[in-house]
Amino acid sequence: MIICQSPSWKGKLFLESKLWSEASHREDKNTICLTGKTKTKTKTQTRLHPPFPLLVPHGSREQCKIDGYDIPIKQRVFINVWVCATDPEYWEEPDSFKPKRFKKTSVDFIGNDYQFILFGSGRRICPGIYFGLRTLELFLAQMLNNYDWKLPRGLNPSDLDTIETLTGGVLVVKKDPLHLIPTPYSSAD
Ligand code: HEM
Repeated sequence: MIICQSPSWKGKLFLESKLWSEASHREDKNTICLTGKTKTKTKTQTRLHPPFPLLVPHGSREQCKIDGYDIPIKQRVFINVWVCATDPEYWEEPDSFKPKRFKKTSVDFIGNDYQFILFGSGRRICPGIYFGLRTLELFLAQMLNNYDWKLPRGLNPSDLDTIETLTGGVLVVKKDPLHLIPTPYSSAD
């Protein structure tokens, strides 16, 4: 959805997915992976819209103090991923979609940087992290490579909303479905 709100990004990602597609027809198809723009885009999108913003409930094994708060033993603890990922102490212009910010920093979502714990961290970190990421990136690349996506007639990128809702207790999805019109590229394109 954010791609539709930022049309310039649609073009850049399309070019990258084209390169990926061409490379995947060559011999090196097993080693080719999406890099650069698709990866920074995935990071940017998931920083602003984490699908599991409260992780799964964790428990305190012992009494401890965090940020001045006393956490008693055996309490259910919720960790707000979204608040960490938009904390102005760690992120410049935290609410802006700025994929380039990830070019200047080594901050990643693989569990070492607590300001960006999309997959959790520590011993309960998501074991499907690389499978999930690769699936997401390939899906995005396929969709961009094979279809031109347009908004329905009369709608402008600024009309799109980003309102989300909780479903199934832990998963956050877009509240109103996103309607886009895909036009397949012909094989000659
Ligand atoms: C982009 C896709 C995915 C996201 C954003 C995601 C995110 C998460 C998060 C936030 C947690 C909780 C970590 C915590 O509480 O510290 C989790 C746990 C888990 N995820 Fe994923 N996940 C994804 C894909 C997958 C896939 C593809 C699999 C399996 C093939 C998977 C399997 C699991 C399992 C088994 C756990 C529980 C781990 C435990 O409690 O020890 N996830 N995931």
